[in-house]
Order: sequence, then structure tokens, then C-alpha cells
Amino acid sequence: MSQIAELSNTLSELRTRAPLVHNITNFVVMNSTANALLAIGASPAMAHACEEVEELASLAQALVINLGTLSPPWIVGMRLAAAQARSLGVPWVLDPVGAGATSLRTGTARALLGLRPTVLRGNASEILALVAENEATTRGVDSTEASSSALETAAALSRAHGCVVTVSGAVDYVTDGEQVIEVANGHPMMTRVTGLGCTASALIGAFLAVQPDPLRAAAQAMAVLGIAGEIAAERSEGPGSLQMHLLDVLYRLDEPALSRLRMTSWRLQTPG
Ligand SMILES: Nc1ncnc2c1ncn2[C@@H]1O[C@H](COP(=O)(O)OP(=O)(O)OP(=O)(O)O)[C@@H](O)[C@H]1O
Ligand SMILES: Cc1ncsc1CCO
Ligand SMILES: [Mg+2]
Repeated sequence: MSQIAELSNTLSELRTRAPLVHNITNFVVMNSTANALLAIGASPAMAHACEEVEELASLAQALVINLGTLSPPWIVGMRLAAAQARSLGVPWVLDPVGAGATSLRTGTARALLGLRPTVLRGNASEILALVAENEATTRGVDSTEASSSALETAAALSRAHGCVVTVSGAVDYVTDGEQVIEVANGHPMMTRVTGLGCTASALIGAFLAVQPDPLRAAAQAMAVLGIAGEIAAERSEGPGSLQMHLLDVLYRLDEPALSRLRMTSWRLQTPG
């Protein structure tokens, strides 16, 4: 089956099953992420109270944990939810927002990585910070590095933690430590809207709920966001209308739109 047909099938499955995606995410993107999940056909729930996250994680078909506006009480809930998801076999995504900018973020991201996310997704600076000795690699929440510079680190993290790792940027790389899927869709204007990386992570959650292969699920989610961002940017005068058009395009995404897919895959030379 062609990559476009596979993507189209996963998308139909998502729209039919409308999976519940539990998000512990940040105040900046709670609204835009919930709307993106609804537009693509999933059912979002945003909840972070320690008293309910385990219950919700067990009802959900996927969990997304995002460190965007981190504070200590939330970390307790994140750990409970991640452990519950892991023990019930619910796929979960870690978005280490701002790892490398502060020690709270880097330390929390590393600790959550130990709870074995199904997919880790960050920009290059964040992914590099998860293994860097020198922690000051991230400028706030935006990357200072091209995604390709973090590919080797992503593959090493993937092998060390048994998770799929996605590095986003102008080109997105998705790896399980052996294979790499590269997605070249997207538009530079997307960096001028806050939280489209967070949206990417949430969409990965939705795709994991219906696509059992996490490498494919993550790559397909990145492709959908990149394609939708591209089409939306072409219709927009700037970031304000991009945000609005993105939701409309995600909602209407069809086969002609999916034919913009720019996905290639290859095998890494693994050490040893
Ligand atoms: N220079 C670019 N050209 C084309 N597309 C891009 C570019 N930069 C980012 N994108 C698109 O935006 C998506 C979000 O990735 P990005 O790396 O900007 O996330 P992020 O830094 O985590 O963002 P945030 O923290 O604001 O959520 C990418 O998957 C890609 O589709
Ligand atoms: C701008 C910003 N600050 C904390 S989270 C967030 C959203 C993008 O990651
Ligand atoms: Mg981010």
C-alpha cells in the first residue's frame, strides 16, 4: 500500500473511532491543542489534578504529557498518569518542553523518560538537552538547532529507552533507533504560532490510539500537521489567520491534500 493510502486509512480510522486523548498540558496551548484534536476527529480531555489523572489515564486510548508550564504539583500527577498508562498498556507521549532551559524541566523530562513513553517528541534543542552534560542548550521553548543535528541523539535515546523519538523542525525525523522516517512537510510560518510542536505531540497521541505501530503513528501525525500547516499558511496573511486556517484544514483533510506527503524512510547504521 502506498504511504498516502496508509495515511488516509489511519486518518479514517481516527475519525471513525474518535479516541479519547488525555492531555496533561500547558496553559498556553490547552485550548489550541484541544481544538486541533477535535478538528482531526479525536476526543480531547485536559486534566492534571493528581486526584484524577490515574482514573482518566485508564479511560483514555492515549495520554500526552507536556512540560510547558511545569510546576511541582503537576509533576506528581504526570508521574502517576505515566505509570498508570504504562501499566495498562495505554500508549503515551512525552513532550519535554523547554528541556535544557532550566534544571526543573531537564530533570523532570529525564525522570519521565524513565517511565518509558511510547513516543518522545521535542525540538532539536530539547532532545539534545536530554543527554547533554551542559544543560544550557535551549532558548526558552524554541530550538536553537536544526532537527538534523539531534538525529543521532534521538536514535541513541530511542535505543536506550525503548521508545520512538521524534525531532521536529523544518524536517521532522522519527526513529525507533534502527529506522528513520523523515517528513519534509510544513511551512516556516508555523514557527510564528505558539505551540504547534505541542499540537504535534497531541496529534501523535491521537494517532497512537488507532495505529499500533508507534513509528508509523508518529510519522503520520507529523505528516498530517505538516501538510495542514502548509495548506493553511498558503491561505494566511500571517500567524493569526494561520492558526484559524489550520483547524479548518485539519477538519477537511482529504486524499488530494494528503498527496502533498513528503515522507522518506531509511535504515540507520547502528553501532556495533
Ligand atoms: N522551518 C520550518 N519549515 C517548515 N515547517 C516547520 C519549520 N519549523 C517548524 N515547522 C513545522 O512545525 C512543526 C512544529 O515543530 P517545532 O519544531 O516548531 O515545535 P516546537 O519547537 O516544539 O514548538 P512549540 O514549543 O511552540 O510547541 C513541525 O513538525 C513542522 O511541521
Ligand atoms: C510559549 C510557551 N511557554 C511555555 S509553554 C509554551 C508553548 C509552546 O511550547
Ligand atoms: Mg515544543
